[in-house]
Amino acid sequence: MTVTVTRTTVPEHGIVRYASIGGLDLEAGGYLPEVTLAYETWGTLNADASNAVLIEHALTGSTHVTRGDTDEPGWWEQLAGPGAPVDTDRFFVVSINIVGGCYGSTGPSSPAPDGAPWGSRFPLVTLRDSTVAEARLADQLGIRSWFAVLGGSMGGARALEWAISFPERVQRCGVISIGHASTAEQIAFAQAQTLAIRQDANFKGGDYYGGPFPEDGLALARRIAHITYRSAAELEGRFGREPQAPESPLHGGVLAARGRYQVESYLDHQGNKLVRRFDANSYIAITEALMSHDICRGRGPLPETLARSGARFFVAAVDSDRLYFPAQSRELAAALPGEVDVHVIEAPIGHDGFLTEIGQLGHQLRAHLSA
Ligand SMILES: CC(=O)SCCNC(=O)CCNC(=O)[C@H](O)C(C)(C)COP(=O)(O)OP(=O)(O)OC[C@H]1O[C@@H](n2cnc3c(N)ncnc32)[C@H](O)[C@@H]1OP(=O)(O)O
Ligand SMILES: N[C@@H](CCO)C(=O)O
Repeated sequence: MTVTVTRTTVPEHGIVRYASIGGLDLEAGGYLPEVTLAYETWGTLNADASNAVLIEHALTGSTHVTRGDTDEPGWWEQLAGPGAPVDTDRFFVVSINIVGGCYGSTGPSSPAPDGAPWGSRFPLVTLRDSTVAEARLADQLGIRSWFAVLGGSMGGARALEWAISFPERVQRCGVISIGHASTAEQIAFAQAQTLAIRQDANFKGGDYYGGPFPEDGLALARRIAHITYRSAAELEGRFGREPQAPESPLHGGVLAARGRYQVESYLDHQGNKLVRRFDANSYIAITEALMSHDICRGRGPLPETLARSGARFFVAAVDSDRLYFPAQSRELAAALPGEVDVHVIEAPIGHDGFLTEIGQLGHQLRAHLSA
């Protein structure tokens, strides 16, 4: 059966590459045959393959870290590029779309062996599984050991998992805006998001491809998430109690459409923006992968688990982050062997500061990569 798969949002800037890495036995017991990984590269791998840097994207990011040969800006545009802190004149930079995603790697909207989209049949893929898949791609690229693996938020969790799963393959590890495991509160916020999608009438248990898309559920999930990505102070300073003119939140009611506050309009916009670029099943798959983040699972106490890695660690946190508290980064740093500082990004924005405060982060990261 041939099915037109909708809502794959593979970037169209033309430099994404695809690698078949074979079948993947999954930690939770499932199996994915014929996994494809989408990836981008910048710079040149040197003769002894000693200059490779892996940048891992966060929850809704893609492989497109920086523009390179295209006009399309990336999500860490000022952090990676020629002369940037992750200098593509010096490093061969790689970014890989996570398994389960919708930016080119095998995910729920990809065809299963029967030709129909995986949909509800897509198995649980943990961050650890993704790391195993990425190691196979590294083998194909001829990269035995990364000079550095780094990322923020879920990207930081992926980087940390790399350093522990493959200690001999990671020389430096940048763990930004994330702790060593998803906490109860982070899992709780995540569950509210996945339920918002599952309870959309269009979700159909995950088998909605070819029919109406569960837009309302995905947009609601993004609203919940986005509140956690920003600080109370940022929302207050930006929107306060202002109405979204010409609407008035004090008119209307339960039956008549009520006007919105500016912050409501802003969250509506953020929700709708994600609906245009992300698959709902992928959102669930990746969110649940992030829930699984726990480098100690099956390995032992935190210090012993971290001691598996001989990497030099770079740990950073945004001071106003109310989702991944700086205290969780400090706990990670304190459990690492040796003296590891937590680089604090000072910004009122909240968690998203790891994407927006590139000046501070870049300055600190450049020093780490040069040492
Ligand atoms: C192909 C791809 O897209 S790849 C994936 C790209 N994305 C990623 O990698 C994920 C990481 N990036 C992000 O999460 C975000 O881009 C961030 C955090 C870096 C920045 O977030 P932004 O939404 O751009 O920032 P900000 O909070 O300032 O919001 C600005 C938007 O809110 C809108 N807005 C502001 N006030 C209001 C309001 N009162 N009512 C409605 N909309 C509003 C602005 O018009 C603007 O809209 P636009 O983004 O459509 O231009
Ligand atoms: N805004 C980011 C934050 C996730 O940590 C994203 O959408 O990926």
